[in-house]
Amino acid sequence: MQGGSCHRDIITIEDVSFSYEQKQVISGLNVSVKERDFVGLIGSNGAGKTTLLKMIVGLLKPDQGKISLFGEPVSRFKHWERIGYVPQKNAFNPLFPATVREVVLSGLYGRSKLFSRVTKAEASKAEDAMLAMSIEDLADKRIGQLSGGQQQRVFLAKALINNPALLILDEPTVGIDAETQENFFHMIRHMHQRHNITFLMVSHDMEWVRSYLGQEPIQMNGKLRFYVKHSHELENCVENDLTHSLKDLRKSMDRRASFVF
Ligand SMILES: Nc1ncnc2c1ncn2[C@@H]1O[C@H](COP(=O)(O)OP(=O)(O)OP(=O)(O)O)[C@@H](O)[C@H]1O
Repeated sequence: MQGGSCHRDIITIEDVSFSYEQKQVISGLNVSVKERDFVGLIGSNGAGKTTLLKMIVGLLKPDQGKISLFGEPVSRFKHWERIGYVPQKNAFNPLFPATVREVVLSGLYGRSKLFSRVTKAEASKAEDAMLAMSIEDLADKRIGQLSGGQQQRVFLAKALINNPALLILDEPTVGIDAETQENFFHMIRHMHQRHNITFLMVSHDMEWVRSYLGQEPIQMNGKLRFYVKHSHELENCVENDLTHSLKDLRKSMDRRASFVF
């Protein structure tokens, strides 16, 4: 959403409209998200936030207009491993049979492909992602038996397993207690500033959005409001000390977040 020639377009939304049957939800939306932006998407219930995210990740098709990811139209985009998507929280049946490790591993594969055998390299990626989210001790637990905050970290680990360049989060802190929320926000702020990740996050937490992304939205469309922060000065295109590896995420976070979270 900001200028600067060295910052690639990560998401480009051009004149996009969407309706469910007769009901128009999004109309004539134009937004661009640049590399290393943190975009907070705010809007009242039913404003179309989830609908927009679903169009961005190719689960819904706009009636009109065009959405591109990394410069490629969504319909032709193939590098889904570059995108981590955490959908709105679902209540888990406590009897759901998958373990934490299996849920995290499923982030390695496309939308439909199921895995049968896990290679060493894949297992090691899952371990790194679980370590990064401090859930390695939960690896063999059933996902349905975890608390809401723990489940949320599992879904983040799943979204992070491919070391994505873009993380899309749909109300990630709903149903999580205040302390866990605070630690979660601390962690994603760290990831934004140190790990070269672009964020698009739907949130109802106005206080956090305003404190990190600024008081005023950079763009509005209908009931949707976009708050944006870039992680560094636009003219400073090269930062050599960014941590890129998932393995380093937990190490590089300060003590507060790694121990309380
Ligand atoms: N599958 C569907 N069929 C028909 N209408 C739908 C469908 N999904 C969503 N809607 C409607 O479209 C509108 C936008 O829904 P959406 O879920 O995108 O809103 P939202 O901004 O994410 O809301 P919330 O904050 O409640 O999650 C709502 O009025 C919703 O009822």
